[in-house]
Amino acid sequence: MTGRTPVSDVDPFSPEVLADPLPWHAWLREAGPIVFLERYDACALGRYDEVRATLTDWQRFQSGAGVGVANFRTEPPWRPPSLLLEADPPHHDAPRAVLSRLLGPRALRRLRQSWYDDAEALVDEVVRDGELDGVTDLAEVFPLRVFPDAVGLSPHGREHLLPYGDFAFNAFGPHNELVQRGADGVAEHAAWVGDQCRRESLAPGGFGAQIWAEADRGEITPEQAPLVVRSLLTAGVDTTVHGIGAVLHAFATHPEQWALLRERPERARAAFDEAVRWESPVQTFFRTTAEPVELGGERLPAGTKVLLSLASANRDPRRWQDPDVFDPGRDPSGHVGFGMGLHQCVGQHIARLESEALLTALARRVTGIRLAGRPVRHLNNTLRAWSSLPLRFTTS
Ligand code: HEM
Ligand SMILES: C=Cc1ccc(C(=O)O)cc1
Repeated sequence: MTGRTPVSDVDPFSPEVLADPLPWHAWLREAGPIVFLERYDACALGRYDEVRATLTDWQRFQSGAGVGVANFRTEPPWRPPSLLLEADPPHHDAPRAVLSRLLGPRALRRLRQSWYDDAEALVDEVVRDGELDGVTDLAEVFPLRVFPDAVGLSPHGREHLLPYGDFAFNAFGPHNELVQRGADGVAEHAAWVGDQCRRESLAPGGFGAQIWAEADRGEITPEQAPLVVRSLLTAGVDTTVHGIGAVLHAFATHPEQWALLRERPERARAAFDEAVRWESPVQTFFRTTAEPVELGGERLPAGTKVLLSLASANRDPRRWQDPDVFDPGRDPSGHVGFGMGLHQCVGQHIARLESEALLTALARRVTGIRLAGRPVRHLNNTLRAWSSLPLRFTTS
């Protein structure tokens, strides 16, 4: 590092910063385009332009060395690397093409009505005048009711999905207390997830069986098929649970916005994206420089780990007007809550459909939504999440 680059001894994965990352993000954006994190021998980017430029430059900022703190070139990953998230072209290409096809518009048309019906049924079950917990009664319930069925998973053992994903997202961070605490149970969760990725475990017609059919057609190899299924199970549950938690918390703290949504329920989709920008359920990912790179006036040697704060970029006043305001009326396009570029979230439309179905069902019945108590954070090295969201609903 030259003398110019600010150095920070902050630990972005400390309980204090994970509980309230906003001051760290504000400091990071103001400190400069790039900051050296001495604790992790890594650089950190907090401004929108630099984060977006790095996300869209997969050649010089690679994913194949892992997208967490750990460098897979020097230390073994906790599980075989993802064929999408932790891969670069050309290896990334075929698995990505398969999921892009399977999770695309045709799947959404097939799933839409049944997910809308399931959302209506869940809201009928749980929504009364009075209080409920937005996390345990809604955000955790709906995705776990619709997504495992869409993948074709066994009805038994689905309780392994959330803790497996929680560990996977913790494992992108340092080997801290969050990882150590999860390490005891992960073998059992991983065993169930691994078993569910086998062809024989997957119900006909689901995303999992469709992935295996792509292998039968030679689009990917039979060895790759279970890992592509594993990507869905790792990325497709905790993210949407906390994305829905984020949008429910956003509306509960902005009751006037709920009234506007009820007037125009077609705005549910944009409101979800605004909540993903505002909260960034996935806060950070890393890249590794593939060659010496100039960034923010700094010359980074090959093999440098670069932390991209998606959450900080999503609230950068250089890019967003009133970034700290939750405004479902704004145009949130361009936010990096789903990433950007080659690795941009391949399941984002599935997530949007889950949230849109639930919000539309709620908007039909719930005239008012407010906090009914103090929400409780669920700490994770990568995810921004609630473990409890006490809500008070009034119904029509
Ligand atoms: C609110 C919900 C979600 C959020 C915030 C989210 C966020 C992200 C982000 C930030 C990335 C980029 C990672 C990178 O650049 O290194 C990503 C990639 C990915 N997401 Fe999502 N995601 C969500 C839901 C889903 C769902 C529902 C699925 C599956 C159905 C999914 C599957 C994936 C996969 C497989 C990748 C890797 C894509 C690639 O590397 O080419 N995600 N997601
Ligand atoms: C956005 C997170 C994410 C986590 C895991 C995977 C994967 O296992 O492929 C993909 C995306």
